[in-house]
Amino acid sequence: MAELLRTPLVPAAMIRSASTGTLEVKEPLNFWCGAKVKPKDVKNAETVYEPATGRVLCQMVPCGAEEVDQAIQSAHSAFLKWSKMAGMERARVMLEAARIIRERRDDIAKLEVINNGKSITEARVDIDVAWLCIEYYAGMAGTLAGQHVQLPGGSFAYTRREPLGVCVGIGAWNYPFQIAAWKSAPALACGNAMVFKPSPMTPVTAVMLAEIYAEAGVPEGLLNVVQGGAETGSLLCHHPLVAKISFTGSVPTGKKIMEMAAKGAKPVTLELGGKSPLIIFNDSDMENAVKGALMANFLSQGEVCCNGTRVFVQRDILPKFLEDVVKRTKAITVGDPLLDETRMGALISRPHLDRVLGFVSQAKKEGARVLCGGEPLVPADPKLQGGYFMSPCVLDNCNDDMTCVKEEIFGPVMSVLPFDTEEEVLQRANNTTFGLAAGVFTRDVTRAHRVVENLQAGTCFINNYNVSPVEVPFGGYKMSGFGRENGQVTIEYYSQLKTVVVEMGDVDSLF
Ligand SMILES: NC(=O)c1ccc[n+]([C@@H]2O[C@H](COP(=O)([O-])OP(=O)(O)OC[C@H]3O[C@@H](n4cnc5c(N)ncnc54)[C@H](O)[C@@H]3O)[C@@H](O)[C@H]2O)c1
Ligand SMILES: C[N+](C)(C)CCCC=O
Repeated sequence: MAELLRTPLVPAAMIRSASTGTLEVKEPLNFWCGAKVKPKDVKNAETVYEPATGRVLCQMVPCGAEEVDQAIQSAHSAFLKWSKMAGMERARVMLEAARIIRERRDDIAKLEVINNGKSITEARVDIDVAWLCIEYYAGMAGTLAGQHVQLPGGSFAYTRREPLGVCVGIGAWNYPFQIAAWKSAPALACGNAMVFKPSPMTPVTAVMLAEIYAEAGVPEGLLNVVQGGAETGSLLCHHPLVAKISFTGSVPTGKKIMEMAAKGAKPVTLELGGKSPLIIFNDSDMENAVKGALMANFLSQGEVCCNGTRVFVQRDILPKFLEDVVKRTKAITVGDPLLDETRMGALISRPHLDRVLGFVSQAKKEGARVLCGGEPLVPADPKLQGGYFMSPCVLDNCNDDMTCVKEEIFGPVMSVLPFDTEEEVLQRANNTTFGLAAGVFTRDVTRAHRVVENLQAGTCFINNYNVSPVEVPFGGYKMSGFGRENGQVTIEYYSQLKTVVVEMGDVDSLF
């Protein structure tokens, strides 16, 4: 059995005294049986970098088959205890976890920034959303109930909502802590256990979440973290004790997950990528529309699945819209993500930065005009010179056939497209294989609802964008995935319904 370590991953004092470019995480990043576990094969270690500086943050050692099995067995033992507890008891423990997260919000946010590169202002919101999500599903844990159905002759049937067992969560790197919370909270509320695999680029804060659940009093092994990339993920998906897979990531990986799940007939939730449209009509409140377009494009350096990166603007207001949007984009402070005044931090990695800049170069070649940004950015602060920064970019003169308009860029690049009529814009907005989100700005309330009715997207925003309270379901249409996270409906994705038929008379046998 591997060595278990019960000291905190990063002591609070160390986090509080850290600044950009100073922290190194040396503790093991695996977590099962209620403790951190030393990795087996350190020779396979992959270096994880701090995006704002390019410095080494830690080593991520992928888990192999034996370690994945240990984590799943540990989750299964915890499931047997947790699933027998009353929903109200589970709620109490989850509320304690939410309380601890709230109390440590600033520390967790700081580590998230150091690992992911986003601004501290945004990271604090992400951590708030995480504890709110756990609190929300804790509230639901005690309400899980079935139906009573009357049948002839006094007989009846009832349904029971039961957990699935060990669920696997696989996360992307853009919202590391929040994704782990969005998956674990409904899973645990329903009585399941979870083994979570974060992205190999952001291995750190999910371990803090596991530590917090353990401290709150869940049975040892209820939320486990295994580290690794595709190979480890594939071991998790194929493991026979795994009852469900919830995946957040790209469409190509999502398809592979579905294939693996199909082999074991396991249910999957897929939260995949997008290329969402934002439609701005000429009767919109211009200031709100411009603010909405910025919120739709530049949160988390543009590394957001549901971003509204195809901004359709009605032709007669295009000049004014462009003037205002460019002015506000140029005013975005890009730099040290741990400073309160910073509004945009660093992209996740050097290759990803190069890829995003490549999309801008390609857009120029295809005829788009760069109105601002789209350049690598080297902040004046010497410690940030190796960081992965770029200036937020607005592209004009775009058309629907350009690469920047068709493909998910996952960076701070907004493509602006003129349109003339509602019918035309709806057809163009829906002309994509993605369907994660969409937005519309207009003062005409009937048009707003008519437009969203016709948009092929799982989440639609009217007169705002990227607002995602935990009480409302989030998820995609078309290739952006299926299943939902958040909201009441997610209970259905983490539980199964048992029907019990009760005979009160004699058996009416045909034989
Ligand atoms: N819809 C949503 O809620 C949502 C949220 C965040 C990100 N995303 C999407 O995620 C993508 C960016 O994230 P990414 O680059 O981490 O995505 P990715 O698909 O490369 O990786 C996602 C996760 O899958 C794992 N993985 C990769 N190959 C695997 C395999 N064969 N088997 C099992 N696991 C495997 C990775 O290690 C990682 O943990 C974007 O497309 C973005 O739109 C979607
Ligand atoms: C919280 N947001 C901004 C809606 C993002 C959800 C997760 C997508 O990447």
